[in-house]
Amino acid sequence: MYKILSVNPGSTSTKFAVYEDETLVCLHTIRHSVQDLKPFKTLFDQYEFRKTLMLDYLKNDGIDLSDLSAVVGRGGMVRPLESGVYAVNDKLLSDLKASHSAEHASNLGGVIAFEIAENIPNCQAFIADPVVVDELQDVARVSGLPEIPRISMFHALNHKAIARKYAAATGMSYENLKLVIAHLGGGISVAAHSYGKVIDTNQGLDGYGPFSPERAGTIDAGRLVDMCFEGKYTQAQIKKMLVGNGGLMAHLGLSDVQKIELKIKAGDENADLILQAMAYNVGKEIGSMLAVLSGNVDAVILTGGIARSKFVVDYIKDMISAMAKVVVYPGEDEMEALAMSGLRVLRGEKSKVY
Ligand SMILES: Nc1ncnc2c1ncn2[C@@H]1O[C@H](COP(=O)(O)OP(=O)(O)O)[C@@H](O)[C@H]1O
Ligand SMILES: CCCC(=O)OP(=O)(O)O
Repeated sequence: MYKILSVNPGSTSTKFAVYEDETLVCLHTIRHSVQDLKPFKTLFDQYEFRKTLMLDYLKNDGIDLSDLSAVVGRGGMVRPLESGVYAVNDKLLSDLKASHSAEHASNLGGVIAFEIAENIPNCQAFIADPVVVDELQDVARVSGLPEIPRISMFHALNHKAIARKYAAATGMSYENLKLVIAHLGGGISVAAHSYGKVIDTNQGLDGYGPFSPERAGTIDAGRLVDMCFEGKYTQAQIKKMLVGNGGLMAHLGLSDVQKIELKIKAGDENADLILQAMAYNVGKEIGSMLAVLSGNVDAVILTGGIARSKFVVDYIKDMISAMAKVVVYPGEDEMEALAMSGLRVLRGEKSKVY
């Protein structure tokens, strides 16, 4: 029997779980308010806070970590790489610590995994399907400015896990399917999956695509440049407008779709318009990914926390159902996906070298 700890640090939460082989032993989501994280200047200043909280919870649960076989962290903004499970080595560790491609809480995942595993005999540290998994087709990389090519930055871990779950449920292999998958969480990524590869995606962190509960998505580049230089905002303030305070948060002061739905039910017309607009932009992005796949897809899959929202799901279905079958997998499978990735390697699959 293998015991595995999954660690998934997000911008507003730290999620972790312990599995014994395929069996879930415990799962926690600790939410971090803006106030909780305010004392920390940089992402890595949060390291001890998040790790200690997690270890305290596990201690309270009576979980013995001394017999862990693996710790698998969600990572991270490292160099673009192919989908798979990577052993945390010095180079990977150094790129995670340097936030090589961008600052994102998932950079903490691989580092926490490494530092827990190194103190336990025979325990290995991995990351799996990090957010920089890059399988883009060449044509999708070209933007209108050679200096700023399009990049692959999306919720690769959940996309791949849900794609495989759908494949298993339909008796197919992921490598034989064409899918459009929309991950609808605090951040939103919509991607075209062609026979096991993600050949195109929006940039779900601070780039192009639909706005999300806390991210601005595509905005008028010229007006953004003007805003950057008019002297009213610092660089950090503008970045915060794009990630953290953008999207639903900017319009409504809330990123919680459940609370926004309550406002709509109470007659708030502005909240109604803004939530429709988010769903509309997701629908448009799905439409463009359908075009990437020549309209010929097995399914469009909606997943993530917002796939629990009837309001959003119904809106997107109205836009898309005439073009493709729409399937809903509410929530995300990241914790299980991390643990099962580690388990596959412990059972003999080769991990990749970063
Ligand atoms: N039952 C629900 N109905 C509507 N929205 C929901 C529901 N459950 C979660 N959500 C929304 O999902 C979003 C969070 O999604 P999640 O995938 O958990 O995000 P992340 O992991 O990126 O923080 C929040 O806006 C939350 O309000
Ligand atoms: C789109 C890159 C990954 C990401 O932003 O993840 P979260 O939405 O979980 O922060």
